[in-house]
Amino acid sequence: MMDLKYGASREKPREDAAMKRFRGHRVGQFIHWGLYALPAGRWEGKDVEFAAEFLPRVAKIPQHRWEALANDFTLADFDAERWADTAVALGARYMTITTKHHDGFCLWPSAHTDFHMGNTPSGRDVLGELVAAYEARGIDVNFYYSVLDWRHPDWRFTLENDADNLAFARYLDFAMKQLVELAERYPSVKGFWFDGTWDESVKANGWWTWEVERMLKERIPGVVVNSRLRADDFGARHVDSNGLLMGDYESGYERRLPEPWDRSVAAHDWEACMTIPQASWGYHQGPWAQSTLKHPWDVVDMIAHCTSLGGNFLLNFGPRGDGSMAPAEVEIARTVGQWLGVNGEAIYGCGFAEGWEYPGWGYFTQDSSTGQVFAVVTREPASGRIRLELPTGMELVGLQLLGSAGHPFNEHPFKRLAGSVFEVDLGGATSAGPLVFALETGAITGPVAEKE
Ligand SMILES: C[C@@H]1N[C@@H](C(=O)NCc2ccccc2)[C@H](O)[C@@H]1O
Repeated sequence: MMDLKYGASREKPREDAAMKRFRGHRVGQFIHWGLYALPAGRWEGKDVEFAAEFLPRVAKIPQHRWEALANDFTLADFDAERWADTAVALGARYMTITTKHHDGFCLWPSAHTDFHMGNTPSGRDVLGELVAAYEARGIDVNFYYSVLDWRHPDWRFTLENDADNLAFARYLDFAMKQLVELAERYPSVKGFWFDGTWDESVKANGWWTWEVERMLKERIPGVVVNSRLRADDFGARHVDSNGLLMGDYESGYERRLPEPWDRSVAAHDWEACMTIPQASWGYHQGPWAQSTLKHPWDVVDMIAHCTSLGGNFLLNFGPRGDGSMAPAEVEIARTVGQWLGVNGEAIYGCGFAEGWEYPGWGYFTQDSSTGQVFAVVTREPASGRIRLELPTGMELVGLQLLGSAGHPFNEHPFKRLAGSVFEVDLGGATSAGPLVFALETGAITGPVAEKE
């Protein structure tokens, strides 16, 4: 092992109450909202088919014209209570909000820049209103913060000379001051989600990323910090040069999940974040985005996929420029939330089912407290039957279709094929969306008859 000053702070996952709470949440609501929601992917009458929050870069918009959008950011239809209600509808247990994205605009009245909510028509403290509304509903709030800042004069992508180093040192000082400000203004925040840390300039300053994590954990005991913040002494990101995960959970899964399903991912905490349209985090009004919204059952599959490997799933919402939630995204939230209302016991507080192989037709999850195993069937085979292969030496005693207490389906819906392999006929099972079964298992105690 190399002696690292700025490497991982621990070898094993955290087991304190705050981390266990984050781990048990499993489902979060990501929100990307800022000036980019106003043009919403369209500039000078033309749709720019790229992530809406990247518009100023992709459309090469002059800085003064982008800054002028702040005058139109009236929050006419912004209501933190309604946003929080969509999180409740989704069944989200936490929410992560973009405090400052790559364009540098701050959703709070920062003392360290002039590019913030205080210099907009309403002057409202969006972060303060959101923290109050979400926490009133028992939903934890995390802050997304982009280290990358296209607007700040001292930002550098690379460090070519002493002047660059001096400027970037000023930038890191500015960003540290903003992070202290966020921790002081909103001390109930439960986590920080860092982004925009892939450039050479940040990788060459692993010490700063280590200092940020240390500062936040000193000021907010229990706070959870994602791996994406971190670089070590040698510029290694997420995982240090000794192969140890930095931060508290791995956050490299952006618009992707572990494919193929790989049990090694379950060795540490992790989270995948996902857009509802194909590839825009900020609201994009064009058909390029609006024609690619995910189906609720695809979202359910992703939630179960993450849970089965011990990860959280953070589904992104991009509110519109006036502050209203996009109706199509609210509808998806409601449908997913209704499914979680019936089947959430297979997700919340659940994780990797040790000893159970990937079944192909969905996922096994296991309640981390009770040990209860669930089968989440997200890809029903054409045969209408699923093979349940239990860990060797175990047998299936019974199964209960969630949400169907007393459903006749539970009387004798399965048969043994051999040893610990059973077949379940799904014919009689009905449910809105993917089926979930709670499995009752036991040890095989004597000789078993071969295929009946
Ligand atoms: C969580 C996401 N991370 C930011 C990001 O820059 N991702 C890399 C990216 C690079 C190119 C196009 C879209 C996204 C996106 O804007 C979201 O905030």
